Amino acid sequence: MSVLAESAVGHDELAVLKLLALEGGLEGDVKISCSHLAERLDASNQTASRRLQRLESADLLERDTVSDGQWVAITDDGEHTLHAEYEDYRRIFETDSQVELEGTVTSGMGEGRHYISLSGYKRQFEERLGYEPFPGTLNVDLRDDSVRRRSAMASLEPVPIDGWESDERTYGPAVCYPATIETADGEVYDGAYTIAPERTHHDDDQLEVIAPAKLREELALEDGDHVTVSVGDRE
Ligand SMILES: Cc1cc2nc3c(=O)[nH]c(=O)nc-3n(C[C@H](O)[C@H](O)[C@H](O)COP(=O)(O)O)c2cc1C
Ligand SMILES: Nc1ccn([C@@H]2O[C@H](COP(=O)(O)OP(=O)(O)O)[C@@H](O)[C@H]2O)c(=O)n1
Ligand SMILES: [Mg+2]
Repeated sequence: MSVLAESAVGHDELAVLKLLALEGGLEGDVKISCSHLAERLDASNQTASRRLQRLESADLLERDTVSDGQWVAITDDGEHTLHAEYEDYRRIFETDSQVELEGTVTSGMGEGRHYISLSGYKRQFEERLGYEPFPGTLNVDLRDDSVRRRSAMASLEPVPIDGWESDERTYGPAVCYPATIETADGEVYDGAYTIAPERTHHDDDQLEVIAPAKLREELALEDGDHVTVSVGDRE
């Protein structure tokens, strides 16, 4: 989501950042003058200059002032900020689309097997997903852009898995989304689900996938192999 709440940068500065990106500020240095910027913003030179300063202070922009203007370049943080806005708009306009996430297969902590096998969850998988999953979760280490894109999943319709309790302890809820896995060789597996347990030891850079079959065998996957996971309604 937006970083606006936690920095001194507001919507006015963000509008400037967007303008600079439209002028090529993501590809490298662009030369601008404050008067040109002021005109585009319909604001005074001082206002334009102040917004640039704030963007620079927040490390969203790098500047090099020369006699007839300045060279500016949007930093990685600046790009992330714009990208967060882009993801918000994606969620607004692409309500029923698929979300494509890319990453590499990785080994986890060997706990997925235990949780997937518990009867309190297994019952729900059979009822709500229509099958008993292979005991385990295939863990996918998401690329940075996919970690960000993951937030777009919020606009999709999840299959909820409820929390439950045994005599000894409580187990947390989880959400599942239908998913298709494609390998680098173009092998496709349809009928999987992503599963996001509310209580997990992983950060959101790790995506867990369940399926009736052992995906490592079905798709000949090993750690480090690239996969694309298309999340959302099946077409
Ligand atoms: C359906 C499901 C429910 C889970 N519920 C809990 C839970 O209640 N408490 C907890 O600490 N971890 C829970 N986990 C998370 C696991 O401990 C672990 O973080 C995650 O599944 C990754 O395991 P892996 O690295 O072995 O693949 C759950 C996992 C799954 C798949
Ligand atoms: N549908 C599935 C689920 C898990 N798996 C694999 O089965 C093994 C057991 O899953 P797990 O979640 O307990 O293990 P890790 O993900 O922690 O390595 C792992 O090697 C998973 O990658 C699979 O190939 N297909
Ligand atoms: Mg796992």
